[in-house]
Amino acid sequence: MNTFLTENQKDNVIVGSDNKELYNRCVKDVVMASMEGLNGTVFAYGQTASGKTYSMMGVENQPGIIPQAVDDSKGDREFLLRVSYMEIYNEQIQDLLSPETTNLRIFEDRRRGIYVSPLKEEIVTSAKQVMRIIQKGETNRHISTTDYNKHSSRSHTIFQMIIESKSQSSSIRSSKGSFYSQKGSSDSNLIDLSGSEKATSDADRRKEGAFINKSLLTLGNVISKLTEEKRGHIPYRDSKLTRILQSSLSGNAKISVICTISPAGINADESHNTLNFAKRVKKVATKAHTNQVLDDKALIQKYKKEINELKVKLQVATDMSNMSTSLEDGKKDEELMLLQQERQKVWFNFFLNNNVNLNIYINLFILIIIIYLYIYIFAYLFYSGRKKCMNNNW
Ligand SMILES: Nc1ncnc2c1ncn2[C@@H]1O[C@H](COP(=O)(O)OP(=O)(O)OP(=O)(O)O)[C@@H](O)[C@H]1O
Repeated sequence: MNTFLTENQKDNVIVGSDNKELYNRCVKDVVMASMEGLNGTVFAYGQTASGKTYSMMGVENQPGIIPQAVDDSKGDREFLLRVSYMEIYNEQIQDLLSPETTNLRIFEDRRRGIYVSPLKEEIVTSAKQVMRIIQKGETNRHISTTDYNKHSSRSHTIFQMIIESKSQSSSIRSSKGSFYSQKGSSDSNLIDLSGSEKATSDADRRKEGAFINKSLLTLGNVISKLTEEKRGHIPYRDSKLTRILQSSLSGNAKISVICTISPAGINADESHNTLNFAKRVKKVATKAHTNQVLDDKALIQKYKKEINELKVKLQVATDMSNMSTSLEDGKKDEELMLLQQERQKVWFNFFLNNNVNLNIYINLFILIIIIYLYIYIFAYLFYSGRKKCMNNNW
């Protein structure tokens, strides 16, 4: 049984639902928004054997949400659809399309947001192709027989669709006036959560159950915190599931939660818990915003325009600097002349104004000449006297 909880609770409860109706009433809007560049997340929550996998995957005559979502990727836009398929088993992420890949980790950056890497992505063009990919992935999935379900999913699976779309008629005017063709890029997460049974007879299943409970408990805590008026710390990092869903849960996505319950009386407690979860989840408000990117041609145009603008700016800056250099050169010549004049003035003033110093120099000069004359006279007298003596002896 699928329980839909959107605006009108009465309208959204369907017993023994057919998947077409489920898709149209709860998921189509999210998928359509993804085509316009909004992120979308759809997850199925509920106890084991209540129909989560049935709702997400479907069966041959009742295709589930995933094949219908891929099939619905039509409209007045061109699309490039890439898909990946992973599971979180015992808090380990595994690539269902490439089981040999190990050490998958969660990364976060400004451009891509939160993402798992290395993760194989396949480009798809049709729902049939997607189904083949999913079937391939399913063979690698952790499924076991439990007390409640012969084919119980023991892991959370995340089917990711990265949709890059281009409006065929698009050409929008940018804020600066030029025209760019517009491209939307969005991530859609279609999640089949594993159910959690309270008791099971098998030890391995109990261990899995503990991990499943932990991540579902964290999901519940995160959702509770998100509904609180004063949001404190939100424990997204307490489980791989909530970490991967962080950007969706924190607001940037359209979310649809499908709660599945069993009609059996013995499951009344679990059904009650699931309905409580649905009630809480309904209070979470999200504000998805369009992720717009410009296509390659538009980007090249944009960069060319920016380069031209920069060239003009550079030219203007160079001209300005040349002008100021020539101005500075003229100024420098002028300053040099003034400096030289100033120096001349200084020397002139030195001789004119420092009279005391000039007198000293003149006196010193006269003194040197007098000394020189004395020496000359003394030498003359000395030699002439000596000559006379020699003549007398002779
Ligand atoms: N709406 C439905 N109509 C017909 N059959 C259904 C419906 N929902 C579930 N089933 C059947 O019930 C069984 C259990 O469903 P399913 O495997 O989808 O449960 P689940 O919630 O994914 O369980 P788990 O958490 O253990 O994986 C399946 O055989 C499925 O075909």
